[in-house]
Amino acid sequence: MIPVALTIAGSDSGGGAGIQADLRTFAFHCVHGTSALTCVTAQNTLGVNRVDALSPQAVADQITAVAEDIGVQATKTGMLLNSEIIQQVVAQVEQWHLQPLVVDPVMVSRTGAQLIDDQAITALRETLFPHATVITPNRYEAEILTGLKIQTLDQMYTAVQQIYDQLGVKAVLVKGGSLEASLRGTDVWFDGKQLQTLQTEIINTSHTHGTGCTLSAAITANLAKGQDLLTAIQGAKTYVTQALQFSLSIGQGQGPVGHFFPLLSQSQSLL
Ligand SMILES: Nc1ncnc2c1ncn2[C@@H]1O[C@H](COP(=O)(O)OP(=O)(O)OP(=O)(O)O)[C@@H](O)[C@H]1O
Ligand SMILES: Cc1ncc(COP(=O)(O)O)c(N)n1
Repeated sequence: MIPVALTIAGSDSGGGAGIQADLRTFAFHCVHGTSALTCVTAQNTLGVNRVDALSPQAVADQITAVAEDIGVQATKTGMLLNSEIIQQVVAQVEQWHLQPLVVDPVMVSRTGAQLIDDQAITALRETLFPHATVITPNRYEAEILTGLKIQTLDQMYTAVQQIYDQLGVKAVLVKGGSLEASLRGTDVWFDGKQLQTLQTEIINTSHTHGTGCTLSAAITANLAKGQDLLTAIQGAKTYVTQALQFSLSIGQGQGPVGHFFPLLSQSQSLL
């Protein structure tokens, strides 16, 4: 039977991040992708122009529809927008035992724009994080969660341990994509026992929109297939690096990664 993964996240009209990135990533990993939409963004490679929330009940009903009929092997959350939606998501996670659960605590985009309100940040910390198998903050999100400034590898080590110690999560991956050039591609992982640096080749591109969504979706797909967490993360990092190598130069700003890179390289070589 094909594994099934669920993403609970927002829509990116530009097709680079959010639900669109998640479903493409699930498909690449031969996992059937299901979704519960939380909000619709009017967004392109230059930024987010508008956000419309779905009602919390609409989010809950989408999750119920998927869980009661199809069943889910692994779930991820992305942009949850507000505390009312988060409250419903937590209730659904509990009701349907949505485990393993990858929480990408989408708060600030890589460009530095805040994507959810302050109440929602508190709700994430206090109610959703305790259910997470792993949380995957980027540098800015780790700064919000710790109150620390993060610029160096040592500061990433401090942050990942502080998040683990203070927020009651099972495992944390702090991502380095928005650090200075020599640290892009370097993430730091802690699960209370092992502190690990996960490093891949640094890809020199400005088209990085959606890397965080893609990474957490790939981790979720690998977990849906039954991999252990660290193997799932390592495989997901390799996928993101490959997708970055074929990132798309579209729009006037930051283009998305090439989720379907084997097809891209094939079509390019046919030209
Ligand atoms: N230039 C790069 N080369 C290699 N890996 C990268 C590069 N940029 C980001 N990554 C990797 O991509 C993954 C996502 O990290 P990043 O810090 O970009 O997340 P994010 O800010 O949440 O992403 P986004 O908000 O753009 O969706 C991490 O594993 C990171 O190491
Ligand atoms: C709907 C949605 N979800 C997540 C992100 C974060 O991704 P990024 O930091 O690349 O903008 C986003 N921009 N939009």
